[in-house]
Amino acid sequence: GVTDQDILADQDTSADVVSNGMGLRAQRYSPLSKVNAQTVQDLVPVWGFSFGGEKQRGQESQPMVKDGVMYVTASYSRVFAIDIKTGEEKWQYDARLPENIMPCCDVINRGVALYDNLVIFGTLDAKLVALDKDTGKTVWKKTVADYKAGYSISAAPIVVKGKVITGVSGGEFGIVGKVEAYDAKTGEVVWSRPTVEGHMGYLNGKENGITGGQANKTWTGDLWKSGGAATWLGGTYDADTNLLFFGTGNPAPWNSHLRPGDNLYSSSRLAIDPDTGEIKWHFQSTPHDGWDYDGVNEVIAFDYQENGKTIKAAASADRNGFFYVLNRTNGEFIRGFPFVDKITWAKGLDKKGRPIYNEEFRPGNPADAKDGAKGKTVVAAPSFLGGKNWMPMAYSPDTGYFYVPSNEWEMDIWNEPTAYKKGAAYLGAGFTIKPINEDYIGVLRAIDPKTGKEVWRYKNNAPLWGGVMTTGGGLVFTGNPEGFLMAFDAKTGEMVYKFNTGSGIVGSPITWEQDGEQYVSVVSGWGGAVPLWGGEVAKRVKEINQGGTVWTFKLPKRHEIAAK
Ligand SMILES: O=C(O)c1cc(C(=O)O)c2c(n1)C(=O)C(=O)c1cc(C(=O)O)[nH]c1-2
Ligand SMILES: [Ca+2]
Repeated sequence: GVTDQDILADQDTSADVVSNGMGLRAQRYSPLSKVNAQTVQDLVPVWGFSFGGEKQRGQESQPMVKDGVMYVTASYSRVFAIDIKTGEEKWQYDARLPENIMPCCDVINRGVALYDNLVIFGTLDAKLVALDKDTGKTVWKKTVADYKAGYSISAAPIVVKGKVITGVSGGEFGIVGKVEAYDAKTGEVVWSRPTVEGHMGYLNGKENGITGGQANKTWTGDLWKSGGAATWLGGTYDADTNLLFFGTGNPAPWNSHLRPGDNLYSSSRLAIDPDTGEIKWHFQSTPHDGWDYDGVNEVIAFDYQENGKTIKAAASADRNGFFYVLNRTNGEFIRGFPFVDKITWAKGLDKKGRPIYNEEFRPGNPADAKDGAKGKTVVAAPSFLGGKNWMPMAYSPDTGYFYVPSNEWEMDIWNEPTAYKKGAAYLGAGFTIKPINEDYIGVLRAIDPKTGKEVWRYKNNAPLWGGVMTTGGGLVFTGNPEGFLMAFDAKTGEMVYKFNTGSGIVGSPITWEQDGEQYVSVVSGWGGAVPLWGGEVAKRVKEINQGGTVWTFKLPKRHEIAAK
């Protein structure tokens, strides 16, 4: 079984992959180097595994590997266990979802957590399920939130010191975001930390007296009761500071004129004590968000040297188009810079990292319109699908660069009146996303977090929507909606490998070593938010075929022989 020690060591070991992010800091870096710029051209698939049936869409999972078995989730809250050597199925689990689930952005799941003999994941009806790793049978199952109120779970949980830590989705339905810890062995809830100011936290079954701020201080009227701030991308953990880092999504509703104030803790980064659920610091990237710039983006701990000192930093590339470097011990802003070519809604960031708004790019107040029905439409960039959305970036300690999957697009956006109703969409906004350039939307960028400089870029026709991984072999891997698993030289950005998987890639690649051979896996199966919400962009990618396949690659044996 998987131990706490295995999970903490995951970032430095390469025999297995036992955490989402390939290490709890989620650097998505592997020291493995047998696959490198010289050998990668020979990388060949050893097996493909189909998720089968009609559920061929939206495969955003990162597989996990332990003792020769892969554990991977598929769309519609399914889990598969697969033999690494042969690609044969060991078991599968299907959560059999109710009819009326309400995921905002496709029927996706981003992966499992492993602990002891358990395979743990969150479902689209907002449950946590722990399965026996050998049989796939349910060991425990807990309701995290009420799916009828619009809650769901799309993120992979993480396990920290024996606790399963999960977030929730539902910001488009006026839920109240939260982070929760469950005892991994029993499924009992340990603590609960709501992410909207004013809501009470719980520890060991009792109110812990911590409201995470005063109700209504940064909200108006009763809006804090349905304030969103979903923790829908899950979190990361830094053992060095003993902090969980969670991003929070958009405040609800999108129409910002209904909720004057900063609306804490929406569109923020939170540092949370893993033992109690207490918020240790927060950094709000988009106060009073009016564009659905959910600030859920992953927070990646990394160290760098400056003037002979080690800086304990954390980086995050936000939906809003800015890249942030924070002091991870206290949340202080170190620096921030745009990582996309076009940002209209803000002129820049002030000394504390707060945006300097361009108010003319905030959608107009419907109350100012003659009929009170539709406020002034603005063209804002980036679009609400973000300079970067959920797809995780990677950090290489070898180059010191972040590899950021990003997109260049803008949107028409306008506001409308709306009122909260349980289980109904709660936006008060309409929109159309549009490409900015004729020939590309996606841009994979190598970014130097010390200078803000873009070192290289790769332009992709369709929006990039898959995770990134980097390796000690000096490579950067990612996939595109056109179906290719691609590898780039981490220093120069030269594309050194591509292989078409037959459907769009919106999953996150992994690599590991077994019996002296380096393997690479990625899930293929187009979906997620782009085809559903993408407006003009969705039209551009409408020919892409659906799918649901895990591909696993390695170098042919003759490489071993040649090396000897
Ligand atoms: O506010 C939320 O609760 C929430 C949840 C999710 C989700 O769970 O996937 C997405 C979003 N928002 C969102 O705004 C968004 O653009 C988005 C894209 C995707 C995706 O997987 O392609 N999910 C989500
Ligand atoms: Ca959202």
